[in-house]
Amino acid sequence: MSRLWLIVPAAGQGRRMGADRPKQYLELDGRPVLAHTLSRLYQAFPEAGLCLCLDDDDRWFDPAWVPFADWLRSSGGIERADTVSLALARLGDQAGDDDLVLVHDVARPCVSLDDLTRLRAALEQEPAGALLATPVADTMKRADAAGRIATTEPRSGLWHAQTPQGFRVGLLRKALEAARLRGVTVTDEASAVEALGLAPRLVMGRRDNFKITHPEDLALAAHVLAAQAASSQAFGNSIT
Ligand SMILES: Nc1ccn([C@@H]2O[C@H](COP(=O)(O)OP(=O)(O)OP(=O)(O)O)[C@@H](O)[C@H]2O)c(=O)n1
Ligand SMILES: C[C@](O)(CO)[C@H](O)COP(=O)(O)O
Repeated sequence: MSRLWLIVPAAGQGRRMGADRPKQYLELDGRPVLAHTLSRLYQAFPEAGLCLCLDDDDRWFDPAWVPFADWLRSSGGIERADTVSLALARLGDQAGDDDLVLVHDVARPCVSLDDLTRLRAALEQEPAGALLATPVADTMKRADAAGRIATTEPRSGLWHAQTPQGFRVGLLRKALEAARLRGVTVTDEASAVEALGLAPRLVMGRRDNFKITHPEDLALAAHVLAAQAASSQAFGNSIT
């Protein structure tokens, strides 16, 4: 039976957030963002093995925030894709080609249990992998160099890619290595797999699984967590 692995890239610097520390260590409802994200993953997949990717110079991390029994730490790379490649290398032979791996940004603490469960179920059926995503809701403009509208892009068929993004370990290794050899920087795992000519499955996710990126996103995440907790208590559903 194939095993489930979780890779959580948490080696970013949070430059767009502009805080006094990387955004994964900013406080959200009394705990760091990183602790929330790992809790959500653990609630959905307590049996999984975790590879947590941290900058070698990280001075904020506390292992008490990791609820998983089976976990290891790996280093950060220059780009996010390098970080994920280092994690796959760190897992080594423990992770077989047919094992499943979900890669989830540490900066997405609001991911719901329901989305995580549905994604894993979809992944079991999808040789090309699967990722949470939401259809684009706004009209899309392409800017020119002067900050004016160059064109309005048709939004039909456009989706926002979220995480987790899940694949068989062997496929993700092959895809990221191929991207590296081509010298292409991919901003998500699915792009690397697409470049092999495969078509990962888009799994409709909740829009509140956003990536904390800019300063105003932290307050938004706090509101989302509170609303999810209230809805969970009121309706007995599995948001948190
Ligand atoms: N070299 C990198 C770059 C990013 N990440 C992680 O990838 C996720 C998504 O990246 P992003 O939102 O861009 O985070 P930062 O790189 O921290 O932010 P910024 O780009 O604003 O500096 C985050 O969980 C981040 O910690 C990583 O592990 N290694
Ligand atoms: C992986 C990702 O979160 C999917 O939307 C996104 O591509 C990360 O992008 P960033 O450039 O690291 O912010």
